[in-house]
Amino acid sequence: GLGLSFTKDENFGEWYSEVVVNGEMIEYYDISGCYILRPWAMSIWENMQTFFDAEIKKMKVKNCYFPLFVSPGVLQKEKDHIEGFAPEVAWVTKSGESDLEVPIAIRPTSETVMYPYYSKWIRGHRDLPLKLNQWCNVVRWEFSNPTPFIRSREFLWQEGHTAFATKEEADTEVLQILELYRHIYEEFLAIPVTKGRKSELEKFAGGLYTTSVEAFIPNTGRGIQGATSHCLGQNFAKMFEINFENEKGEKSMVWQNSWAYSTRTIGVMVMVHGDNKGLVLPPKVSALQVIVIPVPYKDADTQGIFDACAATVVTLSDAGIRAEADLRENYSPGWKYSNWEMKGVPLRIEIGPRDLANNQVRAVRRDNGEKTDISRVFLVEQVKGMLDKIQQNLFDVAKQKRDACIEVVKTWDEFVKALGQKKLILAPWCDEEEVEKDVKARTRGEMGAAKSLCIPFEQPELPDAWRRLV
Ligand SMILES: O=C1CCCN[C@@H]1CCCn1cnc2cc(F)c(F)cc2c1=O
Ligand SMILES: [Mg+2]
Repeated sequence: GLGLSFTKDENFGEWYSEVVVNGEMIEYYDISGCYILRPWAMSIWENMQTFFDAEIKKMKVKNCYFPLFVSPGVLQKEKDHIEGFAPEVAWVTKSGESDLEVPIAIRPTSETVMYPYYSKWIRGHRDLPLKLNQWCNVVRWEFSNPTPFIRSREFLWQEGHTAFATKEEADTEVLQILELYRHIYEEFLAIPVTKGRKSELEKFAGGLYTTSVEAFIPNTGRGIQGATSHCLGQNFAKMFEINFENEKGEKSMVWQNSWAYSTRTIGVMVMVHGDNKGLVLPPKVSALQVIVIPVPYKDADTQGIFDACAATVVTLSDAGIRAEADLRENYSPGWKYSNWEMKGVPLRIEIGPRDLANNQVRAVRRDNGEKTDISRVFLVEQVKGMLDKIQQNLFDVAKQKRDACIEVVKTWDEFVKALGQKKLILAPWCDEEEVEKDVKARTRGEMGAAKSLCIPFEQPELPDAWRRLV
């Protein structure tokens, strides 16, 4: 039948796989770790892209496109940057029947593809700042359990790569981009995130420091990295000799950033908002915000009802609301309700004989099931109001759930206990790599070792006692 065979709280993994397929976002593919993104998912990616692309263009970032293929010499330019990742790199070794002289790598990220050309293009300070971005796919041949959107061997992302004359400019941009990632998660996907700096162990090894927005999946009790914005310092400038002559004619290396978010955003949104009836889409990103469904009754003016549905779609669409009517004759209203609930359409509008007679429509919210009769006279403003309330409610519920899972701890015993309770832990932190490795080792268990997410920029007040201690 139409319903899901797994519930979110009892079989989260199976529920997730089923809901992305039944919601028509994903089709499984015959190569493990690869998935088909159907229009219902692609439209969400495009809605976010439209916002983000416009915002980076305001920051004078230009889009470009570099090749998918990386020559081996360049990819392995810097041992410590690549060694940990080597097993994930996919290689082309043949064309047709014949072996390639030299195997060619498929980009897992584009630093080594782009930076030799940054070195060539950047000569004087007038060539700075150089700010390029590309919307593309990347391939990482991961082996841990593949999950649609969250961990796939190929995914879509944007990767920004910028170069500045001064560290101050780079530091400023890192945080401007991080704010855009917060905006994507909190204002579009209705998901609360924490901005912070990655620990020395978790940061991008090739960089100077990494900032990130961290989300939380209540069902697994685990945090998840939402997006990253790195300051690379001058590390890659040194590696790839990206220098410029400053005003005084001195040769100096550029300061660089790189930043990305990916289709993982869609998976996080499904995991946080979905329920046992299927997807629940935030109105800001959903391809369809309102579905209008006729509820004919015997011979009571069926044509009038269909016409009212079509007219409702026109009125809403003219007001910029993404609305459609499901006028299919071979499906019952009940079947349609379940179908569009599975796809997570935020608002359903039903029009039956009574509604027609009273010049009203019945609106039903997908997030909390609330039903409201709306006079057609106030249709647009009432529907807009309901969509805004749905957007806000999705965020508020997700934030309340996440905050309920945050535990502030002061001792190791409290830490271990909270970990066992699948909590998001806020603890004092020394940020020494050895300590982090030790915490990982001591918490390795069936729950999976503790992993540091970030050092939040917003810190709670330290009690006076600690201040003295510190
Ligand atoms: O995270 C970003 C933002 C966009 C540009 N790249 C940075 C760092 C990516 C870190 N990273 C992440 N994963 C990788 C996987 C690989 F197979 C590989 F060869 C290299 C990498 C790798 O460098
Ligand atoms: Mg990885």
